[in-house]
Amino acid sequence: MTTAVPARTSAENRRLIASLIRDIPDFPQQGVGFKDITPLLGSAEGFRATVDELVAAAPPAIDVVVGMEARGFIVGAPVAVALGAGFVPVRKPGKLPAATYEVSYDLEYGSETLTIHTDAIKPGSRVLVVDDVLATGGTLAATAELIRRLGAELVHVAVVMELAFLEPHRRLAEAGLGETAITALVTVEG
Ligand SMILES: O=P(O)(O)OC[C@H]1O[C@H](OP(=O)(O)OP(=O)(O)O)[C@H](O)[C@@H]1O
Ligand SMILES: Nc1ncnc2[nH]cnc12
Repeated sequence: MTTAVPARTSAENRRLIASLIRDIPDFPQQGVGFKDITPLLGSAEGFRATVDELVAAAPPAIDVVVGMEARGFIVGAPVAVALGAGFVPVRKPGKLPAATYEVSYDLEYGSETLTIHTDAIKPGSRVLVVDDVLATGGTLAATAELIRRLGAELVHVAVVMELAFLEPHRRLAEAGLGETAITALVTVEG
């Protein structure tokens, strides 16, 4: 006989998720408190809860999930499958084989360039962006610019963890993304 395991509530899922993300001081450089999601990914229950909560955050009729290299691939791809949407990778330079658009930006520990195939998303498509961490907002702002260049519509952003003390919303507002709907499963205030 199998015993039914009661489903966790969303609040319980989010507490589980928060408990499985660890803080690594001074990585990758002095002064940065790195939020390591590998224990979360390594937990069957935790990873399941993460995907369930990100999927629940999505508005209806998403055509495409965009995930940013590399951790955005891990959390974005299963969300795309669950939503019945396609998955489009935003990659670091020199990785995508066909014609690309590129945007450069600064992040908490350095600067980076992101690229997308120029034909990756049909104009007018409804896009959900999924990533693990929203920190300064630089990666998200660059990704939003790439989606805009393709003529697609960024309808929602879902991240596992927001580092509110880095004030990503201020940077996103400066980038014209103040009205963009964002769900963070876990928010770190300080
Ligand atoms: O809001 P921001 O300040 O831009 O930072 C958030 C980004 O930083 C991390 O990616 P990273 O560039 O370190 O790449 P990785 O996923 O390959 O580790 C993280 O996965 C986010 O994409
Ligand atoms: N503190 C941090 N931890 C994990 N990923 C990050 N991306 C940018 N800042 C980060």
